[in-house]
Amino acid sequence: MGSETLVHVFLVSFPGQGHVNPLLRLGKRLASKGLLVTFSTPESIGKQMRKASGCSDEPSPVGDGFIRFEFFEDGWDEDEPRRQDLDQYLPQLEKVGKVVIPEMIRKNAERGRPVSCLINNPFIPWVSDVAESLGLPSAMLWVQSCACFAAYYHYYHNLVRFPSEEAMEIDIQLPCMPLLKHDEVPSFLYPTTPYPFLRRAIMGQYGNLEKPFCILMDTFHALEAEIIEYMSKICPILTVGPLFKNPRAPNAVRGDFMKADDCIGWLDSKPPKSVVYVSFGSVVYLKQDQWDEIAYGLLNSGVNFIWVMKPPHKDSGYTVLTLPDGFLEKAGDKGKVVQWSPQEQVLAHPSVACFVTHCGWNSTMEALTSGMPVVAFPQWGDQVTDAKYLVDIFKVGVRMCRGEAEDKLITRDVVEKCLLEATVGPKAAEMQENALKWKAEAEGAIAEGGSSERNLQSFVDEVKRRSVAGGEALPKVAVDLVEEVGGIGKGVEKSTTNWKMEIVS
Ligand SMILES: O=c1c(-c2ccc(O)cc2)coc2cc(O[C@@H]3O[C@H](CO)[C@@H](O)[C@H](O)[C@H]3O)cc(O)c12
Ligand SMILES: O=c1ccn([C@@H]2O[C@H](COP(=O)(O)OP(=O)(O)O)[C@@H](O)[C@H]2O)c(=O)[nH]1
Repeated sequence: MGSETLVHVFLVSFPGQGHVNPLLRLGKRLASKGLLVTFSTPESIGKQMRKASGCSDEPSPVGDGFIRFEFFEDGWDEDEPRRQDLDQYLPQLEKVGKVVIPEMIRKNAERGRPVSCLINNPFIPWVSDVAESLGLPSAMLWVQSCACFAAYYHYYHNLVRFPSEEAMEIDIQLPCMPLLKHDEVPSFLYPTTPYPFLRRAIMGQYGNLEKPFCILMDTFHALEAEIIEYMSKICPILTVGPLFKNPRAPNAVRGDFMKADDCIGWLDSKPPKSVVYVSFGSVVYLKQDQWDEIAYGLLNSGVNFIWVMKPPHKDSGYTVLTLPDGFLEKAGDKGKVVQWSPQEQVLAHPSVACFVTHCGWNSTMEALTSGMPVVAFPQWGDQVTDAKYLVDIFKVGVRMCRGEAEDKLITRDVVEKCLLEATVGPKAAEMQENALKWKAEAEGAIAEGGSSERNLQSFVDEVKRRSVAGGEALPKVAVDLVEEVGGIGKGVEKSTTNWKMEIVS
C-alpha cells in the first residue's frame, strides 16, 4: 500500500532533544500501526537532524506505515542568538508556526495526503489552536512523568500550597503521590528558579489543556499507577510508554542533533558490568569545579567509564568545560570521553553497570526500561522529582546530589562513594534486581495486550474514527490566522495571503 492512502498524522515538536526524541518515537510507533506520520520541527534543528541522523522528506517505511520529515523556517536568520532565549523564541515560533503549519497542512492535502490529526509536545501549545482553527483533532504528548504533570496541574490551578517567598522550605503533599520535600518539587515552580521562562513555557501548555482530545504520556501504568489513575479522572490521559522500544518495527530513523561517537566497540572490550556511563543529557551544564570533582571521583574509584562531554551551544553563555591536566592519560584505557553517545545502545550493553544521570525523564525511562541502576545527579526542573522517584520509589538509584538550588559542591569522595555503592556490594545487587523488575514491567506494558499497547491502539482507532467522521476535509475557516500573515520572514510563500482569503470567503 502506498503512503498516500494511509491516515496521516502531523507531529510538531519543540526544538529540544528531550522533546524531539519522545515525539519521534511516538511517530514511529504510530507509523508501525499503519499510519503515515509527518514529523516537523524548525529548520534550524532540521538541518542538524538531517546531518547527524539522515532525516529525509521521503517517506521511510516503519512496520505497516511510513514516517517522513518536513521542517519549517522559524523566520529568523540561521545564527540568530535570540533562539537561546525562550521568552523571545517561543512567541516567535508561535507567530510563524500559526501561519506556516496550516500552509504545510494545506499542501499535504493538495498532494493527496490530507492530515487527520495534529500532535505536539510541551512548550508549543498553539499547535492545538491551529488544529482547532482548521477543524482538526489534536493530541499532546507529555514528555515528563505523570507525577510532574500532576504537580504542575496543582500549581496551575492553585490547588495546593507550593514553596513561596514567604515559606520556601515546605513539604508538598499531592493526592496519590509521596510527600515531596521542598527541593523535590519540579524546580521551575520555586519562586527563586533561575529559569522562570521554562515555568512560563510549561504553564502555557496548561492554559490550553482542554483543546487536545487526548494527552499521551511517555510512562506506563505499573510505574505510576496511582497518580495515573487519579489524573485520568481529571484529564483524558493515555499512557503509551516506554516509547523508546518499538517491538514491532525496529527502525533506523533517529532524531539526534549530533552524530553519536562510537562507544560500542570500546564497550565490547570491557568485562560485564564494569563500566559507569556518565551523561547529563542535552541541556544541563555543570560548573568547572563540579566537573573536576567528578573527574577525580571517576579516577579514584578505579571504575571503567564513558563520559559524555557535550560542547555547549555557542550562544548559550556557558563556558567550555575542560578536563583536569593529564586526566585522559591517567584514565588510559579505563575511560572514554565522547561528545555525544548512542545512549540507548550504551544502556543496553552488558558491560555497563550503572548510569550517572541528570534524571531527565527520557534518560529516566531509558534507564528503567534497560534494567540499569542509576546514580542520580539532578539539577533542575523535573529532574529533581525524577531523582526522588528513582531513589525512593522505584528503588533503582543512589542519590549523589539534590539539585542545583542547593548550590553545593559534590566532592570527589562523595562521587567515589556513590560510584562504588552503585557498582559493587549488596546495594548494587538490590538496585539491579529492582531495575530488572521495571524492565520486565515495561516490556509487559508495550507487549501485545499490555496497557501501553492497548492505549496506543485505542488512540490510533480514535484518530481513524475522527478522520472518517471529519471527512479529512481541507482546512476550514482560519480567521484569526489571517491577521498574522504580514509579520513573517522567510519560509512563507507569497500565496499564503491568497489562500487565506479564499478559505475565509
Ligand atoms: O532545548 C531546550 C531549550 C531550548 C532553548 C532554546 C532553543 O533555541 C531551543 C531549545 C530550553 O529548555 C529546555 C529544557 C529542557 O528540559 C528537559 O526537558 C525534558 C523534557 O521535558 C525533561 O525530561 C528534562 O528533565 C529536562 O532537562 C529540555 C530542552 O531540550 C530544552
Ligand atoms: O550522549 C547522549 C546524551 C543524551 N542522549 C539522549 O538525549 C535525550 C535526553 O533527554 P532527557 O530527557 O534525558 O534530558 P534533556 O536533554 O532533555 O535534559 C535522551 O533520549 C538520551 O537518550 C543521547 O542519545 N546521547
